[in-house]
Amino acid sequence: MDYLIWKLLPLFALLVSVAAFFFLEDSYMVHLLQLKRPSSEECSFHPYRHYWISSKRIVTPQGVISGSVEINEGKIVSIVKGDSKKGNHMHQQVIDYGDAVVMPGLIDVHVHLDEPGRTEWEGFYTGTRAAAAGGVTTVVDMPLNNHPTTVSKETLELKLEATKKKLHVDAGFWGGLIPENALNTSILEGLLSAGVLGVKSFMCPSGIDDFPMTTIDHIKEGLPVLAKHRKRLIVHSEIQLNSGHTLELKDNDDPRHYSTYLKTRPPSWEQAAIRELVGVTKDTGNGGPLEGAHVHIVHLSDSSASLDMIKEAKRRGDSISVETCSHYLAFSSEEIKDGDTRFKCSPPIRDASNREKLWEALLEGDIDFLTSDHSPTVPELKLLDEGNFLKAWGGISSLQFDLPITWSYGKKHGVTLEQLSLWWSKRPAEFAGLESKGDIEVGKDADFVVWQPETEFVLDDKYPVFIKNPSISAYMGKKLSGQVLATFVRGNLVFKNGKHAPKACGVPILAK
Ligand SMILES: NC(=O)N[C@H]1NC(=O)NC1=O
Ligand SMILES: [Zn+2]
Ligand SMILES: [Zn+2]
Repeated sequence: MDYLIWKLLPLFALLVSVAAFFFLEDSYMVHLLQLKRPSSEECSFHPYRHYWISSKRIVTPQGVISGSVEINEGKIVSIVKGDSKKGNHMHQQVIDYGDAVVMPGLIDVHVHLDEPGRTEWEGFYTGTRAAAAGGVTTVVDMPLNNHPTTVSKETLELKLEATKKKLHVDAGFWGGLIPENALNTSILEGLLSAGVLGVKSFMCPSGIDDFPMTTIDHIKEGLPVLAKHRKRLIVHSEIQLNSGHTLELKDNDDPRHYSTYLKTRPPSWEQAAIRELVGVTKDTGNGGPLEGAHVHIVHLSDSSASLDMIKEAKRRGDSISVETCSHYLAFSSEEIKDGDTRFKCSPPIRDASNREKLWEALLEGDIDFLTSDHSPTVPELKLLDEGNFLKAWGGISSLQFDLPITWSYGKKHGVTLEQLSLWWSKRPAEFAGLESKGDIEVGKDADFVVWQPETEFVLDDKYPVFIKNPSISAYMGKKLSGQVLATFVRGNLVFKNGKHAPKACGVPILAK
């Protein structure tokens, strides 16, 4: 017996060393790779380019799983359910988030970052830091309220220049459709070819002098060009049905009452615009003369006839979509206090029964996705002291809170993690043509938000808010649940435990 053991010993030794070689070589190779390609420490709090994230709640297109996501060079390269062997043996490079939720980063395709020209209102630096702190990994910036507005190739170039070294998350850009470029195809073609994801127009005054409104006739001029380039038109859909609010008001209507403002911007304004738009989108269906064009209604507030017209247009096959914003789902007109102009926006926040119908439409799939319409200004223009709803700047400031708002107010509607990720990531990515984003799926960008849905917090003075002028946000003072722990943009851990990575490594996204 003893003799046999002695004889087999060299064989055992050989087997053990072969196994050890493969095991060590594997980790050694990976280590070498990582030493060769460390993540810039300035861009990311995690020093590796090849690593795993594991959690008991990872939101994938196949549902919520417990497992690990493998990331290499900013991309998702594998997703494994359960306790993966790979994950264990690579334990040094695994970030284990326990039961915190790992979801695709949010994609907010409707934000006004106001640069160049109005950095006292917001700006790329503060705006994208707020986004990162809120788990928003991509923003798409509006062509106004920056100055000059983004309505030509040249003004897009100014905007791109202004983003340099300031983007903490990735950013795409909408151009503007205004009468001047709608009636001059070469300016519009130049803007589209320069890389905007689509164009936006206003059917009522925008509040910004160098962004004039378009009528349906301007829109009809622009749509064939957009169809040719397969770019989307997104529309602020309100038509002013009187010559300004004074006609609607009586002497004793108090401008500090929210109800006074509400009277000046009735649902019929939204309905009038959408009626005209669906008159045009009928040609966008398969085989229609405007096939290739697409019309998107931004920030729908009216859940009655406006929504019915959009549903009908979708039913008959028009290329049309619609978003609503977090504030229309969170608030109702009844609760807005006299003089609290933080809540002023257009179209206005309507009553609670309208809000409940918006939730229903979202849950039914009639509303395609969500955005913030983050549209800040300086406190002086919100007229917080005077409290005059008719004169104050219209716009809600909320970018950092997209996720906790929709989660907190959605809980009573039974909103799931999968739905949140559909409304905030998958559908906005598809809509904006961001093919590499929107899902936790092999081949996509490693853009994640890691958050704890159960953690509650109050947005008080001590809470770290990164938007430029927090005092004008309608959410200050609110109790929300859903705390963002970490944010990854293309594999870079850009935000962790309340702090941002030092360097701004987001990139501008230009359409081909
Ligand atoms: N110009 C601008 O940002 N306007 C936005 N604000 C708002 O409340 N609705 C809008 O369209
Ligand atoms: Zn608008
Ligand atoms: Zn807007």
